[in-house]
Amino acid sequence: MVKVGIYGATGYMGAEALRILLQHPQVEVVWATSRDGEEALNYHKNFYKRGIQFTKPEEVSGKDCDVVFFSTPTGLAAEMGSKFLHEGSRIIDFGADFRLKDQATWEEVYGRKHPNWELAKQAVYGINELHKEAIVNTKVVANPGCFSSSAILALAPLIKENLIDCDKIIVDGMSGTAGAGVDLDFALHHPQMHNNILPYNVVNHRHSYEIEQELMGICNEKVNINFTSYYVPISRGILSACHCFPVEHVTRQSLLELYNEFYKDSYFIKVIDIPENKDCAWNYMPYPWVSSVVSTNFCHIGLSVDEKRNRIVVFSVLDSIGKGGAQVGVQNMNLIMGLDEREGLENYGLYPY
Ligand SMILES: NC(=O)C1=CN([C@@H]2O[C@H](COP(=O)(O)OP(=O)(O)OC[C@H]3O[C@@H](n4cnc5c(N)ncnc54)[C@H](OP(=O)(O)O)[C@@H]3O)[C@@H](O)[C@H]2O)C=CC1
Ligand SMILES: CC(=O)N[C@@H](CCC(=O)OP(=O)(O)O)C(=O)O
Repeated sequence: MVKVGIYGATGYMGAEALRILLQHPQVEVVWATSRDGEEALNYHKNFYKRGIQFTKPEEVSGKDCDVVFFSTPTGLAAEMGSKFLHEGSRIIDFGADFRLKDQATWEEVYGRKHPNWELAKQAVYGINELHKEAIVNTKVVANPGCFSSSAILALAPLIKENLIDCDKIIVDGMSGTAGAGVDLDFALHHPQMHNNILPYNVVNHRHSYEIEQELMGICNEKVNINFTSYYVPISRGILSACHCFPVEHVTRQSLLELYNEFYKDSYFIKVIDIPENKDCAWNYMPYPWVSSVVSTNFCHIGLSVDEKRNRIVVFSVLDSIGKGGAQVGVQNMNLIMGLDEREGLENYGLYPY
């Protein structure tokens, strides 16, 4: 059995990691922390009468674990990670401590000095569709941001084949409010948000840097991501609409073939290749729906091409705390521990959601 600890289990990502790992056939959850050391049901009603007790952070050790998940605000994994590594565990950080490869950029984006850059240098960026081999061999995984996963997976095949103008890529990321974590913010209060759509962090979102870094790693040239984020009145889930401009003639069919080939070994990526029906006024079936991936580790990708105006639009949907968060962390754990990457993650989405 793989022994795991979850550092920061009272939040949304911690709760999701706990839910998935408690059902994982090859995993024993050795500890999960909250600073008050209370019973889990005080936070998560889905664990009612399951006898799950949180442990205080100062009482846990990496000696008991093969893997420790950090499900804490950015900064803590960098401060605490070395302790767990020295005690013999690997670490997977759900936060942003280890995602960027350049220290000066990290410090500019996060507005503080990095607590442990030596540790950050050991980390592999946890998009397993791009970095599987490196993940298998690392002790430190930087789990990607939720918008980043969605945009990188949507754009990687086009970038790899040099099919688009890398200077002009527009990504609109629409997210449910669980992406903001458990703490309440004025804009996320139910009366503000339940019947609303609102843009936030409209330029220079911190995920732009991760997306650019990873896409530049594929094509070795400058990539500009013009990213804008929106809250939409759902709980879990993200839809990224990525608009790009082809540098040679492409068709929807040629791109679907490219995407199917690119992701042929990636079980959790499903390319929606349903034919478009030009006679249908409401032609929505050929494109991915957020509801299909909520609660899962799947990412669905679909696309269309406006051949008249020379535009490609790629849609990618995932659950911000599933494939965009805790579940992809479990997929990375499976890889590190030599398990089948699908183990514990095979659930279908909800229908209806
Ligand atoms: N929500 C999402 O969709 C995504 C989130 N992420 C990232 O994952 C991480 C967790 O996110 P999320 O669950 O949403 O956040 P939440 O705010 O919901 O939860 C934060 C957790 O961190 C714990 N914590 C906070 N400060 C400390 C501390 N000083 N010492 C120990 N524990 C502490 C809290 O525990 P306590 O009860 O003890 O306060 C709580 O369990 C963040 O870095 C976030 O940016 C990444 C991808 C997607
Ligand atoms: C909907 C929402 O608020 N999303 C968060 C990103 C969630 C995430 O991935 O956060 P980290 O990069 O901090 O890990 C945001 O836009 O800031």
